[in-house]
Amino acid sequence: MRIVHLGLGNFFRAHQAWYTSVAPDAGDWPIAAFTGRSPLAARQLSAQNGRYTLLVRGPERDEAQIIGSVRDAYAADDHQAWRDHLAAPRTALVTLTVTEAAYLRAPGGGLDEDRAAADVAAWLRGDPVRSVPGRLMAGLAERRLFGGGPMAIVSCDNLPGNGEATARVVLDFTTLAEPALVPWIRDNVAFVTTMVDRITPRTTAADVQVAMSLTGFADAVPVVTEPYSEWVLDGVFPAGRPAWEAGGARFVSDITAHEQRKLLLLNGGHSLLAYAGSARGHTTVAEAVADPECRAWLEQWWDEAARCVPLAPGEIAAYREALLVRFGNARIRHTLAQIAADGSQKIPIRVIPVLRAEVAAGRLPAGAIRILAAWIDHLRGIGAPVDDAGAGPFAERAGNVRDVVALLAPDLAADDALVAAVGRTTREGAR
Ligand SMILES: NC(=O)c1ccc[n+]([C@@H]2O[C@H](COP(=O)([O-])OP(=O)(O)OC[C@H]3O[C@@H](n4cnc5c(N)ncnc54)[C@H](O)[C@@H]3O)[C@@H](O)[C@H]2O)c1
Ligand SMILES: O=P(O)(O)OC[C@@H](O)[C@@H](O)[C@H](O)[C@H](O)CO
Repeated sequence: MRIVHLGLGNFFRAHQAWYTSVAPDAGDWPIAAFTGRSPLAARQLSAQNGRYTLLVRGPERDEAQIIGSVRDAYAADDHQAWRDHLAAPRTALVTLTVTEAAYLRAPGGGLDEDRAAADVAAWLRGDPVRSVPGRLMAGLAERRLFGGGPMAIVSCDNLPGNGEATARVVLDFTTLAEPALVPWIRDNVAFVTTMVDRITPRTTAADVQVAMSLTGFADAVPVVTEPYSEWVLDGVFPAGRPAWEAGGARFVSDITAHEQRKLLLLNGGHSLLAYAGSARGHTTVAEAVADPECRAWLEQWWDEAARCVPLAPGEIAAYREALLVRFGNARIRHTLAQIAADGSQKIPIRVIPVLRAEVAAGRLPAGAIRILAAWIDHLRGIGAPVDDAGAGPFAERAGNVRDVVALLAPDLAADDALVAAVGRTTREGAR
């Protein structure tokens, strides 16, 4: 295989595997994909020889494509296959879609050593490692041992500076577990930063029927996605890459503006709807954005977030307009509960930077305050259920707004006007 993927979920199959499938040199770039945790997706995909249906769902109709770029699918606990693929000189790159939480990042951005401790201990005992930083290190150790040569690691998760973030946690983990490997990683592994964008919800039973009716192929695990797709990459590929440009991928030398545009406007907007929209009884993004109150909150947030995006006003306006169409696509059933997951990992990167910038400019930003207040309400049991392994410390303090702010952004906790505004915006404060 030339590409190894970790995190065999729906997004990978709608995005990176699709870009590879439409590249003119696709045949030279077969993919071996590993699940992140449960073996189910690997079993289901292997039963179909890796082939699956991509249902591209527009506002009026679905278009079905059969994707064949995934050659082999493996369960997360197939450690031998993982090491073998990483060690093989033919393997040129590893892509990742493992969710924000899987990077085990501490609030400052480095590895959270407490959360990584069990995995470091496992490695030192000679047992298999299970965390994402641990698995990447184990694979790279094997590659060094067998002379596999330089390669690229390409994060496709919604984290700012996801390449640097991956490098940091892998190197931190390696420093604790296998320090002699650190120089080899520095010299041989290129960490590529990417901005990825394609709204891809969970598949429903009805989607399985639609796929079958359009293709005649009894696919147990089709993927639904929207027509819009973007991939912007910044970094080098020492062992080559597919011609992803054919699908519209762009290679740039400064990705910051693209990342900020997408993370703050799209993902920040999603978080607003996930917490504030679910609290108003909505289930999907399309339902929430059709509610005039949610829509007004969204515009308010976008006005504030846009001030942190270093792009021309016309470009931002066009992206906002396109987002309204994308969010409003009622045929895409993107649930607010799915987006609400792991808020403890998302609020600090999607909302706090805007809040901080606005406060520094002497403003009390009502949109950012609304997201934070709605997230606190969510931790108090309002709206979408909490599905977040990192929520514990925040949930314990959810009764006191200042304590939550102190945990998220200690520099903002002494701002009485801000804390009072968040408090007033929570459901209890509004009574
Ligand atoms: N779905 C989208 O619209 C979309 C768009 C852009 C980016 N993304 C990124 O892709 C990620 C995955 O989205 P998806 O729709 O494929 O979700 P999914 O639930 O279909 O797949 C998630 C994958 O991540 C793995 N995973 C989850 N937690 C893990 C952990 N702690 N350690 C190791 N692996 C873990 C799972 O095993 C699975 O393979 C998102 O969190 C986001 O960062 C998603
Ligand atoms: O787990 P998340 O929040 O990073 O992703 C959930 C959605 O916000 C996300 O999947 C968007 O649909 C996506 O980022 C669009 O490109």
